[in-house]
Amino acid sequence: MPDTPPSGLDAATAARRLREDGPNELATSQRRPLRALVGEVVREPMFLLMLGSGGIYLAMGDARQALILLGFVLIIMAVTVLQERRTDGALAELRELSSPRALVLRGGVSQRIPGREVVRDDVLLLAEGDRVPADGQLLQAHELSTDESLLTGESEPVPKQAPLGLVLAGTLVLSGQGLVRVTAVGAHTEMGRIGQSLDEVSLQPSPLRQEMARLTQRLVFFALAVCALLVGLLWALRGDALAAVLAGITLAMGLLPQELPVILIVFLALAARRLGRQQVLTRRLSAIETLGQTTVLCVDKTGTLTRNRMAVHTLVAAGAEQAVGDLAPGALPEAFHRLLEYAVLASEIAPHDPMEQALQRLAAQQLAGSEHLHPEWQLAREYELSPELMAMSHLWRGASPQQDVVSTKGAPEAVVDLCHLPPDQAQQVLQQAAALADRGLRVLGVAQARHPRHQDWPAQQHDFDFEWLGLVGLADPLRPEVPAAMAQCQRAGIRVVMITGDHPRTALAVAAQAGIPGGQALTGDDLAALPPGEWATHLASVQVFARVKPQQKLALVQALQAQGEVVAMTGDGVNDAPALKAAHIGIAMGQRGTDVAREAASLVLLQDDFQAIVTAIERGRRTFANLRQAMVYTLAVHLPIIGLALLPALLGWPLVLTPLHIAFLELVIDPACSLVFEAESGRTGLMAQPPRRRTEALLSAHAVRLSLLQGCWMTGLVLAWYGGLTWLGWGAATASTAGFMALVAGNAALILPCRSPTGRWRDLFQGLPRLSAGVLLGTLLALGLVTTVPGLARAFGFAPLPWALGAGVMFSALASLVVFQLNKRWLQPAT
Ligand SMILES: Nc1ncnc2c1ncn2[C@@H]1O[C@H](COP(=O)(O)OP(=O)(O)OP(=O)(O)O)[C@@H](O)[C@H]1O
Ligand SMILES: [Cu+]
Repeated sequence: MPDTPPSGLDAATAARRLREDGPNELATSQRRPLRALVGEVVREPMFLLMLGSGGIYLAMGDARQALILLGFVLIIMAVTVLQERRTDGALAELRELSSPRALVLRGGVSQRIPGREVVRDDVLLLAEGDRVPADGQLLQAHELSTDESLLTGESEPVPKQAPLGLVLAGTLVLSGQGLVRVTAVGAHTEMGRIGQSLDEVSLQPSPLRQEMARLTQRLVFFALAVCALLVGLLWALRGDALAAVLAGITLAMGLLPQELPVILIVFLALAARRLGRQQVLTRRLSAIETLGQTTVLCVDKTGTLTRNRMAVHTLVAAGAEQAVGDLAPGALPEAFHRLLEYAVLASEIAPHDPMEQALQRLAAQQLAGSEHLHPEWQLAREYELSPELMAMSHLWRGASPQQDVVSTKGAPEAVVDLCHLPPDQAQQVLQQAAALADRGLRVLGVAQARHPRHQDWPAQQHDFDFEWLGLVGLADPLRPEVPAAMAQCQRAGIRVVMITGDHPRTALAVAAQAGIPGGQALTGDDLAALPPGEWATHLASVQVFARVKPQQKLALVQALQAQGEVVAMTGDGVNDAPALKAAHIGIAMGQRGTDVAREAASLVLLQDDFQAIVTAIERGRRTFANLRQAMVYTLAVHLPIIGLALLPALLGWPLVLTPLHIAFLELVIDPACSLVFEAESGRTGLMAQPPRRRTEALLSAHAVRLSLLQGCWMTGLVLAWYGGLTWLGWGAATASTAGFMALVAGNAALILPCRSPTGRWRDLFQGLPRLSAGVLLGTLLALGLVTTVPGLARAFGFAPLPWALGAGVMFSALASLVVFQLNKRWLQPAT
């Protein structure tokens, strides 16, 4: 950008504006207000059932039962609302983090701030891939074009010129750069006026949610049918309609699977929050499910495996090579001056590209005070880099009145092509380039040309008469965490594939440093030449794809997906967005990535740390594993409730469970118990296994069998106490007290064996989260209260148990632990 830029607002003015005008955001609160939350909770069938049974109690003249039930309703509502607030809070936090940021000039310094802190008259720096944070007027523009489809529906790029050009909040910068003075923020922008907003965290249906929805639906039908049967049966057998309906409601409360969807969403939201603490932002909750299935991780090279901190390493001119790493300032031999001079001339004046910055740094160090720097020249024409011709040229005015100077740099093969070198010379140059690339250097070719001032500029770079100058090799250090993370991927059965626009030899050298099994690299041209049918064989064996054009990335991702792979892919540029969107899991780099890439991705790495990807995959596997344990638990504890509600009715025994008991079990104890699994740190071996298959259901056949087995044992135990004591003539109240105690204590005991799928005894207690220990003790305490505090006990219909009997019941329930664990051992899947 030619002119000296303005310096922007000073910090104090900006802070005052922010206070006075308010933040730059649209007033669409994404958080549901408390009232709406309560409203939703109250409309749930479970609460309607409870209110209905409260009404029946009142009709039967039992005000105490009705009141206690009401108390439960309130407690449960509070717990549910709190839980939902927590989920909402986690999601809101994510949205906050994922909202766009802005690069502003404040007091002459450019700094990145949250988009919501942009104020009127701020000076914004826009670059390719940015989401424009506010409306503004262009001060400078450089090849700038934007996508305004969000506002206008037209997806054609709109070219923008300074001065007077306007850019609008919410639009995307497709190319070029610009300097903008902000004219309107927040609700005053065009976008604010038409009430648009960018939906940040999406909750689209995912396979797990669908599986859960199907399961829930089936269980609801089943529950309703069984309940209707029970009501009919009891009415016919005993003739008491109210009691029959009450028993039906009780059973419905015990059967309705209302906690299943809640468990899923809470697990995912909390996993997203945990990932957030590890600097991984989740933009789509469903990504967390898919993460654990990842089989192929496609990574780009620069910035993901390497640090994108370029430094010129070697110069090659006229066949001679010069390492520049340790040169004293001004010590660069004369023979390389022109090469460096033209490399800088082929760069932007104030470059963003780390390669060009490195070239400028070296030039400032080596060429200062020489005749090779030309701050006074005018940049008259630019030819941009394109996937078809990976070279960029600048045409400069100022050297002489007759001629303009043209300078180009780009991929060596592209520049060789521009120079029309004779074959043997081209051969030699490309060999030199390959030798540099073998050391992991990124290699550029540099050339120069003259152009008569009074001739028209040619339309394409090929029409200049270029003269070859030499090669520049740039080093970009590997990220330190990469080799260890690669090793982890390998152990976890995840194939890592590098897809880069760089030279194949550079790509292979960097792959070797990173620990990606190299072998052979396939180039974009190779791919284009392959008949489509042959992609498959290569895709399965090649780990390094080089000189890949942006649109080929999408094709590669789709081809891998077609082979049944679950593909995670990293990216940062505008060009990467389609592939990021198409991949099962798109991962954008938060620091370096463009807004476009971040919006297309489902995960954003807030610190561009490669290890974080592996961490996220592990979190995905763990969440799935924990979710499965929670489901095994939840299904198991439903069985004894069903048994206890149905069998006495069928056998003509007095009914044991009332809505009050169910409320206590279903809505207080069991959900708390199933949520403790979320806090499990998971088995240590999770990352030493291959990824789980895509078809693997949350409730595998094995999980269902185990669940049923545990549930049957508990049902047997509970019915044994209840039936046995009844048979021995202990009286209904005593029998049902014993049965209920066995049930609750059994539920508590089942937590421990459900913590892990292994049958090892030490896994029962090892690493028990504090939360789980608390819930366990809390459950037993609550059981103690309802069985001993007289008022409560009476409402529950409990009679005080003789000491020895109570101890016997508790012991039998808690000792079921051993049975549960043995069940796991002999049901162990054959792996
Ligand atoms: N500023 C530039 N000037 C000249 N040539 C460039 C420039 N940037 C890139 N190139 C050339 O284009 C090639 C492809 O670059 P590009 O940035 O598209 O690769 P990429 O796909 O981003 O690579 P990576 O996977 O390493 O990030 C480079 O190897 C280089 O030869
Ligand atoms: Cu010189």
